[in-house]
This record gives sequence, structure tokens and C-alpha cells, in this order.
Amino acid sequence: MAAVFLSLPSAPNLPLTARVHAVPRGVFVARASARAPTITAMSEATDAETGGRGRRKMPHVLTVAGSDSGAGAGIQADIKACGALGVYCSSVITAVTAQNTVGVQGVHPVPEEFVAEQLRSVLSDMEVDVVKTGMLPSVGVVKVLCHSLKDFPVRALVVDPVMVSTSGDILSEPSTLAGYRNELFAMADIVTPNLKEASALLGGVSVRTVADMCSAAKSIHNLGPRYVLVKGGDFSDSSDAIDILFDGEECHELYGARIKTRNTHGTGCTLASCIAAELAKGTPMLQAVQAAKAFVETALNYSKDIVMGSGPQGPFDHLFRLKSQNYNVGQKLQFDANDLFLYAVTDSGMNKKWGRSITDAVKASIEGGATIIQLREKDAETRNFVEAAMACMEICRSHGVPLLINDRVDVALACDADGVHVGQSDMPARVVRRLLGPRKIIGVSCKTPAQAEQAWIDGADYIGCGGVFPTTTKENNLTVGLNGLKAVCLASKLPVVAIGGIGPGNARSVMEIGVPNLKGVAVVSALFDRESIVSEAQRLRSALMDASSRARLSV
Ligand SMILES: Cc1ncc(COP(=O)(O)OP(=O)(O)O)c(N)n1
Ligand SMILES: Cc1nc(C(=O)O)sc1CCOP(=O)(O)O
Ligand SMILES: [Mg+2]
Repeated sequence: MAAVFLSLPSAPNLPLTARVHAVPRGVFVARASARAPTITAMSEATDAETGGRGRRKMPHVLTVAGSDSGAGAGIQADIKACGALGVYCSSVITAVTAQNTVGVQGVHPVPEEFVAEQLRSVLSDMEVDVVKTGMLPSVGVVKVLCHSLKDFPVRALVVDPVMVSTSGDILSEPSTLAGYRNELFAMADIVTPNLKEASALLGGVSVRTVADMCSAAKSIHNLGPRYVLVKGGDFSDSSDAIDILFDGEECHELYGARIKTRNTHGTGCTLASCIAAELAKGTPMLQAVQAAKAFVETALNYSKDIVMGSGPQGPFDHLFRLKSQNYNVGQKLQFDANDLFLYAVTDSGMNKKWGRSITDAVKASIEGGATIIQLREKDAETRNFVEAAMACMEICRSHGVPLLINDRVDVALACDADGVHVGQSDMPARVVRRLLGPRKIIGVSCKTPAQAEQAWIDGADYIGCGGVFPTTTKENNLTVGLNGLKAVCLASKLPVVAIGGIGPGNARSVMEIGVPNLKGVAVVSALFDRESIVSEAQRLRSALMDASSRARLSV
């Protein structure tokens, strides 16, 4: 049966004034000249706008894409992904496809004028923050979209240059390529091709290695988008899923786990939608891409054994968070960098020396004012360590103090700790992130600016930098001094806690190096190799408070 599309001369349910007087909102930053996207969240409407009722504006992504009857990809995936991330998603349908897990059985493009009509309906009325594109079946649709975005600017544009379905079916005319290259890319904040799409966009160049991906990303960047994400998911011989993000200056290698499953239909659409959703919430680009990767990885992992359809590629479940307690309960929503203020790191040797249990040491440090605890039990047997960690978790939870585990990701998982601290010779932070998921806290020890940059790329939450002063607690530890600490802080996009030889007598000199992302000090012997942990913690706390009030006065 032939599809019939009604192209009405005017949208009947829009008041005429809305169509005539709709004015761009004037907050367009998609092509602003600044390098980093400084997209700020617009979720609060002002009192004037809401007549004092304090209503909230919801972050809003408009997806311009094709419908997938199997609902694994396309418009359906986009709506589910945005919904899962708490973002409203409206839709302009460019084509209706008949698809299932076997492949694409039919495609009916929507007439260009009707795509334009849908765009006008949504953009003129509904305060879209970010537009995300998927299947754009013809160059005519690309032109219609560019035209609409000029009439109704939005804050960011995410372009997923869908050309061929994962089953190998063609989803856009070859001429669409020219539309992407000549018009749409110049308006885009990010373009997200896979290896085949990157190659097609560049006239068929070979994209087979990480170096090829980086040079392809640079060439696509020359076509106008501010960021290019080349997705390496098609590299079948790697155990990691490596993507390259080029920001106009640097190629960042982003690693993720390759989940073994047939249920991968719609991963590209979902990734781009998650990026769009994060941008709509005000997340900066690199973090938006990392959050999107973590979401897709978690969804694939959760759905890896689902059976649906008889074809080679099944859908996955975007709404896993509604179903699994594990993804919601007991997990921190956001790391508060101010928790690094007085960071107590335990030591089993010192507790033995003073005849204390680990739980007593933790209780006393909280009583004295510690704001975060790390269990650093180098000699503990695994069973004892897990038991002690569970008991400490209860104490810390009841006081609202985060508890991290040093080195041992297995122990952290076993006791549902708030996070893990790792050093340069421990498990890499990107692997820890994969194991712990997006919501746990990860700290990384860094002695150089390069290590700090890598920790940020790997998805860490904070940096521990030291040894600031010589220490006997950690053997053969390199002392970086106050200058080394300052260099790391200045280079780091993450908050920093200083460590090594710090106590009440010198904490002020550390905090007074005067860099805003230095958030506190981490100490071992100054608390745990002393007779009274409570009073030493109190002394340290007042030295730190003193330093921060002096810093506030001198501003
Ligand atoms: C807050 C904090 N910073 C640095 C370290 C040191 O970690 P690492 O280099 O892995 O050394 P060990 O602690 O494992 O000996 C830390 N633990 N905490
Ligand atoms: C565990 C640790 N990490 C360090 C680093 O430089 O990364 S220094 C250190 C030991 C800190 O103990 P104290 O407070 O007793 O000096
Ligand atoms: Mg370590």
C-alpha cells in the first residue's frame, strides 16, 4: 500500500500569530567563535517568564530522523535515550522505514515540504535547546533543515551522518553527502561518523587504524564542525571500543569496553542522542561524549542476553534504569569536590601500632572533621578487608561522608563503596570507570600535568597530587614540592587534593598556593600515627579553615 502524506497548507493547530511572529530566541551559540562549547543549562525559567509560579523549563532535544518500525534505532531510539537521561525529545520524521532484526524491508521518505512543516511546528513553539540529526534521506531534506535552523536557531547541533544501516541497507541518496559537506557541517557542533561514514565523507579514503581515524577526524573538521567524533566500533579485532574526538586542536582517544552481544542495533543513534541530551543539560562537550559512551556501554551490557527477533542484530534496552535497582540505588549522583577538604587515608600498620580497629579509626576521623575517607589497607587479607570495608561503609553512610577504597576495585564493588583511588601503576582509571560505572568517584594520583590530562580523559573525578613534602608513609615516593603541586593544579581540569608529608603545621602553606581547583589535603600519619585522631583532625581542620578564610579575605 502506498504511503499517503498529508501536507497541509498551514498547521491547523498553531495559532497564526505563532507562525507569523515566531522570533528566534537569540541564544544561539552553535557557531560561536569560542573553542570550547560553553553551553549553559537553561532549565530554570525566570519568575518574569512564569508569572512567579517558578515553573521549570525542561531541557529539550529535537531529533530529525527516520522512524524505525522495530524501534531499536532512529526516532524511537532517540526518544528513549533522551527520556532515559531526563531530557524531553520531540521528533521530526524524515522517512518511515519498515525494519526488524533482519534488515530494512522498505523506506518511504517524507516529502520535503512536510519535513519543513514539522520543523516549523516544533521550532517555532517549543524552545528546542539542541537539534540532533539522524537519517536525512535526500539533499533536499538537508537544505530544508539548514534553512529552518537559520530561521529558528538552537543552542547546539549534533549531526550523526547516517548513510547505511547496520544491516547494509542504503538510507540516504549519495547526493546527501554533498549537503552534509557543503551546508550542514558548517552549522554543526559535533559530527559523529563511524569508520565507513568517515571514509565516505572523505571520498573513500581508508580509515582502518587509530592514526587513520585521527586524520579523518581532522579532515572532517576542516568541513566546519567544531568537534568530530570518529567511532571505532567497527574495529572487530580490538577488545576496547576506541573512539577519536578531535576538538580542533587535539585528538583525544576515548576508550570503552567492547560488549559481546548481537543486540547492537541503534548504538550510533543512541550515542548521538545522549550527546545531544547532555548538551541540552549544559554539560561541556568532552564530558557529554564520555557520559554518552558510558550510557551506551551500560545499556549494551544490561541488554546483552535479550532475545528479540530472528535476525543478526537485535535492539537493546534504553530504559534499563527503570528496571534495575543496581543502576539507581545507593549511588552518588554527583561528586562534590568540596568533600576533598580534609581527606583521611587510613593505614593498617599505624592502626596496629596504636592498637585500633579500622572502624574506630574511621569513626574518630569523622568525629574530628574528616570530609572523605580512603581505606588504604596494603597488607589486609581480602576477606578481612571486605568485612572491614562493609562496616566502614555503614559508618560513613550514616554520617554522609564518602568512602573510597585504595587500589582494590574488587573490594569497592563488594562493599558498594563510593569510589576508588588508583595510582599510575594501578588499574587504569578508564578501566576502573568501566567497572564501576558512571556514578562512582574515581581519584587518580598524578605528579605531572600530562598525567592530570590523561586522568581527565579517562573519566576521573579528582586528582591526588604529591608528594608535596617528603614522607615516610610511602616508600620511595618522589617529592614534587609546592611548585610541582601548583603546576599540576594549573594544568588540571579536575579538582585536586594535595598529599604527602602534610599536617596541621604546614597545611596552610599548601592551601595558600592560591589555585582555585586545589580543594584540600589528604593525610595519613598526621592523623593515624598520633595518639588522638580526633584532636589531630580538629587541629588540621582549623588550619585549613584558617587558610580558606584568609584566601576569601584576600580576594
Ligand atoms: C588522595 C590520594 N592521593 C594519592 C594517593 C597515592 O596513590 P598511589 O600512587 O596509587 O599509591 P598508593 O596509595 O596505592 O600506595 C592516594 N592513595 N590517595
Ligand atoms: C599514599 C601517599 N601517596 C602519596 C603521593 O605522593 O601520591 S604520598 C602518600 C603518603 C602520605 O602519607 P603522609 O600523610 O603520612 O605523608
Ligand atoms: Mg595505588
